[in-house]
Amino acid sequence: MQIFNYDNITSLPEKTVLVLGYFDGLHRGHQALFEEARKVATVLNLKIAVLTFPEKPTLTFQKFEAEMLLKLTSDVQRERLFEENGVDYLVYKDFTSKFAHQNSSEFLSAIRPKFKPEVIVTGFDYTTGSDMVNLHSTEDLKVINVSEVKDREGKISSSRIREAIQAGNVALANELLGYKYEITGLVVHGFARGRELGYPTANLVIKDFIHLPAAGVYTVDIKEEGTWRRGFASIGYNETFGGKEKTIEVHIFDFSEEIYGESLTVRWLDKIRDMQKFDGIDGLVAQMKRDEEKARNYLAAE
Ligand SMILES: Cc1cc2nc3c(=O)[nH]c(=O)nc-3n(C[C@H](O)[C@H](O)[C@H](O)COP(=O)(O)O)c2cc1C
Ligand SMILES: Nc1ncnc2c1ncn2[C@@H]1O[C@H](COP(=O)(O)OP(=O)(O)O)[C@@H](O)[C@H]1O
Repeated sequence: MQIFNYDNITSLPEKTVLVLGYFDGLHRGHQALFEEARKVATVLNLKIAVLTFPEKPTLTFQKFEAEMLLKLTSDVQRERLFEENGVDYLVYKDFTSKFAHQNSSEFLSAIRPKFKPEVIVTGFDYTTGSDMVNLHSTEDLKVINVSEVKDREGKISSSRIREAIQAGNVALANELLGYKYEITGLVVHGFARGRELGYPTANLVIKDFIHLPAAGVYTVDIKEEGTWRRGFASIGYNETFGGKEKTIEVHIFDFSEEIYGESLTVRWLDKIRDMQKFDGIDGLVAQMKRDEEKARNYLAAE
């Protein structure tokens, strides 16, 4: 996959099938667009290009709130997901006021020389330009509107996934995403209490603007230096110890190494319980033993 900046390209190397959208999370609904694009690309011998934005277009239209910067993937993971979905050319454009003010025909005139699209693929409800037009095929440009992917509850969408994560329902989020929700963090020093509990925990600092699951205890898989291992995680205030700051901590089973300064990737498999305030260490440790059993026995449905 080659990565370009929209403003720097006059034309991509080869003719394309162009996929349009922001694609927060690249979930099963988004994946359907890329499946369609791959079919078209194979038949017509085209490259797959995506025009997307580093940040959510809503930032350009609405009063700023820090929440708006939060995403379902890190930038690095998003690029990897585009690649896994078969994208050859990933093109970023800052979603600026000037860009947004183009109407759909100005937009098409701007993108056609750059992308040389033979086909455009969009979602059924995707609109383009300040006139918010739902693109349709013309004589010289085919447009495919991919219909919505649904489950029992309705349309699969980034907002449903965000809600599931914020409610701690990571299992549902994973089902809708079509892969396991993951967050990468840097291991820093905490209060060095974990080892006394018999469960040393790597305290993670998250540098990406990414949605955190709700406070609670979770079964997780953790990638440490390239190897995936089972563990459990807590997100919350460690109320038993009067914790004032929200921490994200993971304990890796059957593992004992100093790992400060490493980046760990955590896959959130299932929630075990809410965080609790215990009267003392014994109660917490007894509960963590029960949590451990659940986490070890959890079989991730692939
Ligand atoms: C699986 C798991 C479950 C936890 N559950 C709780 C809890 O219910 N209540 C709580 O106060 N702390 C809980 N903790 C957090 C511990 O209080 C924390 O790991 C311990 O204080 C060590 O902190 P440190 O890494 O800063 O030394 C949990 C930690 C893990 C890994
Ligand atoms: N099984 C394990 N899971 C996570 N971290 C471990 C494990 N074994 C050893 N460690 C190390 O121990 C540290 C955590 O110990 P802990 O007493 O909780 O101290 P801290 O408060 O600094 O996190 C981790 O950052 C890591 O370097």
